[in-house]
Amino acid sequence: VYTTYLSLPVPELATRRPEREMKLSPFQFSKYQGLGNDFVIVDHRHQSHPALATEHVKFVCDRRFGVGADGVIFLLPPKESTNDAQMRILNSDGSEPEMCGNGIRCLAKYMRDISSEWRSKRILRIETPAGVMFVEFVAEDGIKVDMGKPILDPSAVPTTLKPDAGEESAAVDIPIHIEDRTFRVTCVSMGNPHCIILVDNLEEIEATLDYWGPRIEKAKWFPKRTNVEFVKVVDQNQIKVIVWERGVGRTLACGTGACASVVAAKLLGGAVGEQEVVLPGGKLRCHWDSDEHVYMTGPAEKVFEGHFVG
Ligand SMILES: C[C@](N)(CCC[C@H](N)C(=O)O)C(=O)O
Repeated sequence: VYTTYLSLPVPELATRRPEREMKLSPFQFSKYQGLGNDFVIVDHRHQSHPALATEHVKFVCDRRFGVGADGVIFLLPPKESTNDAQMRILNSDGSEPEMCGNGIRCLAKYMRDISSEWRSKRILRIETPAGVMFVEFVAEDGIKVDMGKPILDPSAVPTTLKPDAGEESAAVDIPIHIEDRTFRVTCVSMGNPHCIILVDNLEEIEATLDYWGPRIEKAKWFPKRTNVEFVKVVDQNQIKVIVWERGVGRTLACGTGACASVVAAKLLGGAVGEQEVVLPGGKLRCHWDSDEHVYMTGPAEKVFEGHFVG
């Protein structure tokens, strides 16, 4: 994994201070990461909604002028008292996704780190815009998330791409043309949209991810933009994935993207049973089970605590 990471081009770092109008009030935060997909976590248990504006999120996530992160996660009180908490997440560009996989593992780990009540529970019920997610602590470094059922209806992903005649209910292996390239895409939502592209030459694509990633993310077929995953099927139980995330850019891992990639690999016939998903930042285990739910298991780690001075 480390060698792979070193082969990635250094991400574009800020060349100028991000603009912001409103003064940002100081706040405490904790920094967590899941396979190098990293988040600033803010405890808003006593507030009803995130208290950071879009421009503030960009500033906090900036890796030179701010804390540096792929996103900001807010711990909010649950709407239903039977649930433990509510999660809201903002991408580093300030946009709000419907769901996140590495992020919810990080939030669950944070919840157990700060509360003995939550530490005493084996399963946490966390509300997200994509529904209530069940997060189970299966081992010290293993957090298992029931990510729910994948959404394949193109209009719900959403995508304007139409299913092929033979596949009436999902956009599977559809050719799209961008500039001089044709990509065969499969569109899957895990609450957030993913465009999955199976390739043989992941190394070549990795070198051009910063070019094709944003062009696919913002392509006309994706009304809410899309996350982009290039996937190589290694064998029937392992896939390799590189990610261009909607609203973030190149990341070292994406949990929802790993789950969507497993669904696409199975629809295209290459994957059987539980999959080891190898990402630049590490490995996840994902299983599209017979109950139609996708289960993802992986780590989450605390990095540091801090006080943002604003
Ligand atoms: C947190 C995440 N990386 C996804 C974040 C959200 C993603 N950028 C999107 O806009 O859907 C994950 O699913 O692991």
